[in-house]
Amino acid sequence: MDRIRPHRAWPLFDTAASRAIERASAGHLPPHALMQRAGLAVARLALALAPHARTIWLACGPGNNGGDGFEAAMHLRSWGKNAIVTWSGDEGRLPQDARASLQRARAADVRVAPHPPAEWDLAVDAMLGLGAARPLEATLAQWATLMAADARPVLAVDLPSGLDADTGGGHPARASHTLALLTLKPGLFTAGGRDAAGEIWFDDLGIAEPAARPTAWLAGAPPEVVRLHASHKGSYGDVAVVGGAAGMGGAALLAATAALHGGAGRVFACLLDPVAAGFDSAEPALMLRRWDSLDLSAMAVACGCGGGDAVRAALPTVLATARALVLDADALNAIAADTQLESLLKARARRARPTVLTPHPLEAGRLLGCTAAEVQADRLGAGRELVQRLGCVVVLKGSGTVIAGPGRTPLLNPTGNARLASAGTGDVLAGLVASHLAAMPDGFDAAAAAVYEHGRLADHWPRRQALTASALARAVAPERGWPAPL
Ligand SMILES: NC(=O)C1=CN([C@@H]2O[C@H](COP(=O)(O)OP(=O)(O)OC[C@H]3O[C@@H](n4cnc5c(N)ncnc54)[C@H](O)[C@@H]3O)[C@@H](O)[C@H]2O)[C@@H](O)CC1
Ligand SMILES: [K+]
Repeated sequence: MDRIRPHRAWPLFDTAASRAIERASAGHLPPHALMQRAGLAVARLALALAPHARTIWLACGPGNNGGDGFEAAMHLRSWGKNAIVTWSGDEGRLPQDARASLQRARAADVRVAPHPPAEWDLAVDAMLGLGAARPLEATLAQWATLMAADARPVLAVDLPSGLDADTGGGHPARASHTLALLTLKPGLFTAGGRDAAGEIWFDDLGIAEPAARPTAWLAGAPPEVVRLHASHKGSYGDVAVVGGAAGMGGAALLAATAALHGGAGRVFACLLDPVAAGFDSAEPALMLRRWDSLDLSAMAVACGCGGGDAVRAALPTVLATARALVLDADALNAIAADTQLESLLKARARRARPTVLTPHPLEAGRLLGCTAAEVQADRLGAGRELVQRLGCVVVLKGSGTVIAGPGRTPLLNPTGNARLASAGTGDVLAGLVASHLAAMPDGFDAAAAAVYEHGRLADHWPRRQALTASALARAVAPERGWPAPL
């Protein structure tokens, strides 16, 4: 059993893949073995989480998730705990594995109580897992409400009940801990999944080599960068930030600052405000230039970043010439509204010029012609769809940022938290992606490294210190990524 922490990469399997793995694995094992292993794993984690618990309430549902609960109750009882099972199901309609577990539990003297206990030290949510098909109703909904109203820990079996395993959608029960069984599901790590699941644990039930391809990966930490002594600023590439229309110069300067701190050799801030100052006293290493005075074909360009409507005029040239490109905010909105710009964007893929889009769900919706809610309902699907339509690497921001790219299995980023929900942090990310792109040929790897680092900084941010975009931009350091080619 492993606790999932954000440094190691893990394969993620959606419902169809998880079911295929379950079928293939069960074929090689004695009957009901997987559920028995699942129940033992749940009982062990319950004991580890609440070693002094006297009463453990196990709320069991009508399918095999409930079966895991029956198995766990049997072990907890045999270890001296007051294991109280409540069950909402129909014995005649129980799947075979769960029925066998119910019979084993009864034989071990586990009784099904008519009501939840008045008090408990730990609750186990074994109501619904992969088979959740609609919002929790009636008894299950009441139990979920009771658990949520209590401050004591809730251990969800496989998934918080009601969570969509593939998308992180649905109206899930809340858990403080979730033990994923056999496979880790993508829905645990994106959209509503992270808030519903709490701390995530994983037990592979002894199936170390799953018989299916991962649907996605939970990203691991990029390697630490070792800068060669005999390197120079030319080794780390040039970044140009094009943005900062009148009144929004800060956005472009934030991106440029992040690119500089992220390790780019030289950074040019190209403000679109015609009366912008020619010098940034807070960051004198930034060079303020006009975008049309630079040779963008040798640079990684971050475009958008407070560019407002003014960015439209620059986009045809930027799209046609930038060696590598990050498109954010206003640049994405301009492309969504202009088919000619969209054609220029698609042409970049044919010329093998790395391009990374960094939309939030609303911007992604504009590009796809749908609402932000529709994007959120299937974030991995939306990421894949954008890649297919535009041929770019896509960073779909939000809880569990999706990184998708042509020919690559998508990643879900494990770092970051709601402290990043403040103005300008997206500009910092765009600049950071550009700094990685300046030194690294692969847009997908550059985006993944930058997103991981951006979130990691927020995860380690001092508690009593405000996380502002300007402080974040300066906290960036060129620690992780891939070594620059010399
Ligand atoms: N069969 C096996 O060998 C294994 C099964 N496992 C467990 O089995 C789970 C999957 O089992 P199932 O496919 O039976 O699915 P579930 O246990 O999630 O439940 C499906 C049942 O719940 C009903 N249902 C769906 N939504 C409902 C709602 N909102 N309110 C009330 N009832 C609802 C369905 O009609 C169906 O009867 C996994 O998540 C995992 O916990 C694990 O033990 C691994 C091994
Ligand atoms: K559950």
